[in-house]
Amino acid sequence: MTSLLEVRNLSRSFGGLVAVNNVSFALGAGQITALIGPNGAGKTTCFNLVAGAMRPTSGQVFFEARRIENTPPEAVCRMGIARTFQIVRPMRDMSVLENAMVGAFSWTSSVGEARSKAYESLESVGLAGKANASTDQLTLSDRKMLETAKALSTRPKLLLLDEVMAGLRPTEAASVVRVLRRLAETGLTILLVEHVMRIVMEVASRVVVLHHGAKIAEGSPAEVVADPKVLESYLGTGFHA
Ligand SMILES: Nc1ncnc2c1ncn2[C@@H]1O[C@H](COP(=O)(O)OP(=O)(O)OP(=O)(O)O)[C@@H](O)[C@H]1O
Repeated sequence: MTSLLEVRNLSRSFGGLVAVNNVSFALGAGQITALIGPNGAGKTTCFNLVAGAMRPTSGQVFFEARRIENTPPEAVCRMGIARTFQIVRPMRDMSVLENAMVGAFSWTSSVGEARSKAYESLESVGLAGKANASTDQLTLSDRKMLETAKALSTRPKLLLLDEVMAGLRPTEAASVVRVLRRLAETGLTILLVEHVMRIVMEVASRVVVLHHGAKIAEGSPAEVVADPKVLESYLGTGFHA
């Protein structure tokens, strides 16, 4: 398997706290991988390190075999890594389409090109019908999909999704799962942080489990939920897949 992204022995400390501790994993192109673990396990810090928002204390991040751990976030974005944030904040004085266009300005200064890419991104997340709506009219699920569309407008090869399904109703989450599957089928690689194990099992082909900053397990969803370390530290011994 050729890896699109590889993190090698990645660590990040905040004072005396080791938030990410010697973590290594690799993502194959077109795969959906879930990064899971209890609150404070280091998942968002991992995202920040991959996206260039934070520098590691030690370790390396390779994207398409190039070292990127000291690359600024704008340059990481131009290379093909886009992310969404846990808290979604669309720009309220702009339409849904205009919000989605923002991502495209990372690679073009043409308004026409940005608009056309933004439409395509909105279509792929099921929001094209609301392109001219105001963001105030959007549900939480729509706002999360708009955040995803904005990230897609940057033309990423790797999409980092931070809790994109948190707070959604089961039907909304199921529709997001379908969107993510379709995106992966087009060749997009996805790394997502997700707490609901049922969704992880449905959408991800690989799972990386963090606990106190360290990787404690990695494998298929079925392997991971059967791992005693994962049951003990995260899922609880009463968990049944
Ligand atoms: N900028 C920071 N300064 C100091 N400590 C931080 C900083 N960012 C994260 N931490 C700490 O690092 C640890 C890992 O945090 P992180 O947000 O990466 O965990 P997480 O797995 O994403 O948690 P959650 O599921 O709650 O979002 C936590 O103890 C957190 O308090």
